[in-house]
Amino acid sequence: MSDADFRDRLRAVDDPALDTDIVSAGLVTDITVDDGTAAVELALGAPHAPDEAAIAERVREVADDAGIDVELSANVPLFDAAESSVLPGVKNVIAVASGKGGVGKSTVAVNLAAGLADRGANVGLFDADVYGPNVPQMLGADTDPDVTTVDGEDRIEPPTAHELKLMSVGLLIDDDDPVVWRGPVAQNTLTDLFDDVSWGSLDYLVVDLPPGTGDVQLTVLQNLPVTGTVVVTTPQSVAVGDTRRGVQMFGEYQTNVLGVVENMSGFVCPSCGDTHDIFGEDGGRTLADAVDVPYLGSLPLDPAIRAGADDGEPIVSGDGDTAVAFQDLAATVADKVGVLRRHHQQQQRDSASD
Ligand SMILES: Nc1ncnc2c1ncn2[C@@H]1O[C@H](COP(=O)(O)OP(=O)(O)OP(=O)(O)O)[C@@H](O)[C@H]1O
Repeated sequence: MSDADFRDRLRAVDDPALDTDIVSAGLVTDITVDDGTAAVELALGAPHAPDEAAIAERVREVADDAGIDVELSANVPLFDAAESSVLPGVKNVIAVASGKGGVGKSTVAVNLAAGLADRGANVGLFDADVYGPNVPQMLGADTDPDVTTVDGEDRIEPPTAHELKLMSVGLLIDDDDPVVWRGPVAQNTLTDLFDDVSWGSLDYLVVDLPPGTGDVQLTVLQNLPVTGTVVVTTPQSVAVGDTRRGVQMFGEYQTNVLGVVENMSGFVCPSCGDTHDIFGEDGGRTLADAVDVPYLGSLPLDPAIRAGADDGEPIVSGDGDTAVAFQDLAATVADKVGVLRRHHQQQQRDSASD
């Protein structure tokens, strides 16, 4: 079978999100059929995302039907050339943000990162919440990072906790030190940390931003190649109002918003079994609709989440409905990252053929 014949057969593989097949979308970037084996390179951006795993599986089925073996490889369609020069080994940077404090942003960041790692991805977690770096505690991590010297430059080796490479100013300061850095110091500290950590090769780097829309958040958006942002809100209307401002800020900095997740939705009462909407109903969905970004789902108000955080055990890695809600979030976020990357590839392809 010729390369062109096999490429034609791959038109039977639909992209679940792009409303077309993978060949028409420009996702088959290289194909060589030789001696009963097809080497196929696909423009896929989100390792271990359900949709992209399904695409790869369909390609294997088509090869099987054609009676040939297939070797698949993936290359990430980059948004721009600059993306590969900052954090070159990191495929995707996902920022987790909230318009106001205390809505569960760090909880979402930790469980999103652990959920992606549980799916098999290589994941790093960067706690950029310089004013309240509580991520290490949520993962039970208190190992000081090692510093190695490479070509005369100090490199910080991030410790590993729950299969995640972790970095936080919380690992670099004493527990009793109040973090009282003013804006410029906080920004410089962060910028230095970005540059000095050796993340190695990662599928996803999850960044826990400080709450709100201040200078530190802007520093991250301006200095890191953020693939997209997950915005956390509670159903309460004031949180929704603050979040709307956050979403607007990302728009101004041309940062993609992957979607809004609603945390602390209905409380399932352990004694009566009823669900109580303590913070109101449907705030997250209303917000997502109002600012025209995807709704990523809701996470229940469950005391086990706080207990897991206190014990350094992310709830996503356990069993039960709440764990499944976080597992679903990780899968949905990975799929949204994949859609952004593949959609970009499709646009490149369309503009090249104009
Ligand atoms: N869905 C939930 N159910 C129960 N407890 C939760 C839930 N989400 C978060 N919490 C608890 O609420 C507290 C605040 O959560 P977290 O630190 O994640 O919020 P945050 O938005 O990151 O806060 P900050 O503004 O301080 O950065 C923690 O004790 C956490 O365990």
